[in-house]
Amino acid sequence: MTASARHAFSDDTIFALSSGAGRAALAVIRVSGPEAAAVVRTVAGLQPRARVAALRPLNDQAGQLIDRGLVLFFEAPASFTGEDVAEFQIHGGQAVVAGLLRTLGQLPGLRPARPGEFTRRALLNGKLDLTQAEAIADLIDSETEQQRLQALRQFDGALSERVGSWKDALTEALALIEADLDFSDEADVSGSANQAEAPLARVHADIKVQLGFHGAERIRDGVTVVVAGPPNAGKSTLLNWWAGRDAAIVTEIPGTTRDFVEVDIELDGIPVRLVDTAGLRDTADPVERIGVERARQRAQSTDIVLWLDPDGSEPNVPTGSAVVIPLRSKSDSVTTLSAGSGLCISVLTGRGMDELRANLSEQVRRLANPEGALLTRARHRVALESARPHLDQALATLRVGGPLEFVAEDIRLALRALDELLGFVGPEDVLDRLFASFCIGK
Ligand SMILES: Nc1nc2c(c(=O)[nH]1)N(C=O)[C@@H](CNc1ccc(C(=O)N[C@@H](CCC(=O)O)C(=O)O)cc1)CN2
Ligand SMILES: Nc1nc2c(ncn2[C@@H]2O[C@H](COP(=O)(O)OP(=O)(O)OP(=O)(O)O)[C@@H](O)[C@H]2O)c(=O)[nH]1
Ligand SMILES: [Mg+2]
Repeated sequence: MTASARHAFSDDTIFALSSGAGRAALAVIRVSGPEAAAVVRTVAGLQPRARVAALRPLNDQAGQLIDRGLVLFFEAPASFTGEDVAEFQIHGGQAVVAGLLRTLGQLPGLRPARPGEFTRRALLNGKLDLTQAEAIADLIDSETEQQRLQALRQFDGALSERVGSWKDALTEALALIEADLDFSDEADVSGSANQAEAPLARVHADIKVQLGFHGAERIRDGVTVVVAGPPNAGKSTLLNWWAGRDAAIVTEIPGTTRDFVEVDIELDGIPVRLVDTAGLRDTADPVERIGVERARQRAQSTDIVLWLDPDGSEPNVPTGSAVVIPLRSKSDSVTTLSAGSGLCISVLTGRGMDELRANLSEQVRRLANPEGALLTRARHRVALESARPHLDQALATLRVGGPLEFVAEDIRLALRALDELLGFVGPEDVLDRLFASFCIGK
């Protein structure tokens, strides 16, 4: 896998329960660090052999049997963390797990792992890069099929490889510039800098395309759909239909909903958050007025607006960059005016509901754009946004025949931003924050 610029060999040997807590048939306890082989000898009375499972009695320090379990050993560097790793696959009983964890805690040089610390060591030892570590977190958190597939793609290096190819192209461009700088006294040898423009422009364009995609973040974080419209249009009824439960209060009194009511559903493997809002109207009621104002705000900062109105009016609120799906609600009871627009639906009779589902699914899929989009987190976007001005500048300087030293420096700064994206350089607190969100044992 990827070689890391960070090299750190840990003195501590860490251990943790890596399988889920609670009643289970089996449990996996992992140990990583310099003492892992000694742990196998002490606890399992076994000279460890790499990658060979052994069924052994496991004893505490007093020689009392804890359990009979499977012991696995991975010898550094051929392990998940790159360190010596020992694993105990034991019975899942709470007291069994507690007994082994207690025993491990009493061995010299061992301490409990912090959240994500196994993966952090894998990162430190160059077994994976930061985008792959993030992908492991996403895989563990994945709830929908698209989330699982996207996390796996990133774990398999989809983003790492693309960033790697940008780094290669920039390194090539830098070499061409530097060659020109070296020979700048000898007029006949110069000129290789001209060839730097093509790889620079390619990377520049490719990064711009990736920054234009928002789909991958939407698969990870979900698509937001705001249900908006005049009071009494049937917005809360529609939300409840989608939720399959009475999430929002429904009455025949206009102005019922004030706060947001949010429901998480899934469409085609993509997480979708539906937000019911207050019916939009001018009102003297101060509480309702706050609700209306919030609804207006929310309609401006969402991916999709479902605009409900029995009369088929156009949205009378700003909807920002959202996709608006107009719907004529209550089409069973309201005599629809031919002037209006939008799909006729009725939650009561089911009219138009299949079309609505298909229509919304299509918009969600289009927004989430599962193919081609590689940036799954705001962090990736921030890193590329910080590389972009340096690429702009490098290209501009090169094109006007400006100083090559400046071009080289801008390319180096862009390369540094890409290394930060991969986690090879950059502030430790970025790692602290990421790994704090991991499970213990991962
Ligand atoms: N019992 C168990 N199951 C598990 C894990 C684990 O740590 N323990 N994993 C934990 O995440 C995942 C598997 N991940 C792993 C990743 C790398 C290596 C490993 O030994 N890598 C070596 C050798 C590679 C090879 O043989 O191809 C290396 O990278 O050098 C092991 C597990 C999922 N299942
Ligand atoms: N006939 C008919 N009545 C409906 C339909 N959908 C909702 N209603 C009724 O319309 C009334 C208002 O429904 P709500 O879902 O509370 O409307 P709302 O848009 O959330 O209203 P506010 O929260 O006040 O903005 C209720 O009496 C519903 O039972 C429908 O498809 N057909
Ligand atoms: Mg309502």
